[in-house]
Amino acid sequence: MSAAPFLKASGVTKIFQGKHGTGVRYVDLEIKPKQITAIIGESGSGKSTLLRILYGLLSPQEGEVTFKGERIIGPEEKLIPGHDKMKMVTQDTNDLNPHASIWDNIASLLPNTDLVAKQKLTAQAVKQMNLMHLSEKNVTLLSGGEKQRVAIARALVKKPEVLFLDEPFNQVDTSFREGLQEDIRRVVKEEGLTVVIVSHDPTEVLSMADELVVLRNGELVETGHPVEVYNQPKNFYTAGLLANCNVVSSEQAKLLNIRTNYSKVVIYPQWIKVVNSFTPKKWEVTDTLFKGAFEEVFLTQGDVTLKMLNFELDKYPVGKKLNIQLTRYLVY
Ligand SMILES: Nc1ncnc2c1ncn2[C@@H]1O[C@H](COP(=O)(O)OP(=O)(O)OP(=O)(O)O)[C@@H](O)[C@H]1O
Repeated sequence: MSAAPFLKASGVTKIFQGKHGTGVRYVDLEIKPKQITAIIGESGSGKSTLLRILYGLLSPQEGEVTFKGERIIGPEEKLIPGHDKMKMVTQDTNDLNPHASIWDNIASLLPNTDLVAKQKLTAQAVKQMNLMHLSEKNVTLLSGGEKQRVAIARALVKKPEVLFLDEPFNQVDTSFREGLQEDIRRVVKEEGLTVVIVSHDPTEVLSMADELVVLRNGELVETGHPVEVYNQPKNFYTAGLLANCNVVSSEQAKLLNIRTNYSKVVIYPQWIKVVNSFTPKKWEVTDTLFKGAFEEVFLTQGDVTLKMLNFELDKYPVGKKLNIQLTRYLVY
């Protein structure tokens, strides 16, 4: 007999009363163990609602969530909501004790029945979140990013099987984000932890996640490995979410020698290449935006403007005329 799925949502529906009947609708989803699943979608698409249902903080009106074959019990049936083998960390770090050190903030979650184990587990969580040099510091002296690390260490010290992260990087400076993402990935690898993360910025989880789950208006629209979902999104919505893409109509696409019966053509900026050819140069550089390592070059022909990436800065000044070729495009 095959083992029960690790964490599974079947037909999960939770509609909040309101003008638009928002929430999540008929979500079928299997979270695979020992990897990172990222739930993405535009604001209000139901990401946090789905996360709260998976954890047992909210009960679905229809459908159910099972963890290793057992139904997750909602807040109506459980005194302390949330599954015992799971932990959730949000961007809110207010539950840290401002009068205690980092070490004590983490250790205080463990019982005093086995002090040796308490010491060992606390040291491990401190190390996992790279807080060794700060462990005696008072929490009030920490930056937003460091507080977030403490919040995650407090979850890890209880050795959960699943860690839910709701927008964990919101308070974290961009420069610290990558370090924190790397540390979370390392814990997943070393400990076999399962992480489900919600992010409003899909580009931030592209490198971190093993699986993407895309929500739109409370419905699951697609799932898959980030590389696959990014390169071949099934939906126009997903393409817009993941890539800062160019969208042209099928009529406008004729300027690019594309003939299609689909209504929209999507072109990622990196799929546009400048070519040397003897045909008249029809695309004019109308703007450039400096982005550090590269620039965005805006090319215009008639009523169509396309954004292209350029890594050789200043090569294409405003007013220059070019010929371009597409390496790929998508149609919807
Ligand atoms: N407790 C609630 N009562 C009423 N409506 C709610 C409640 N919680 C969420 N909603 C509504 O359900 C929809 C989905 O909310 P949710 O917070 O899950 O979206 P989200 O994708 O996480 O959004 P964001 O990225 O902005 O946090 C929203 O329209 C929200 O206003």
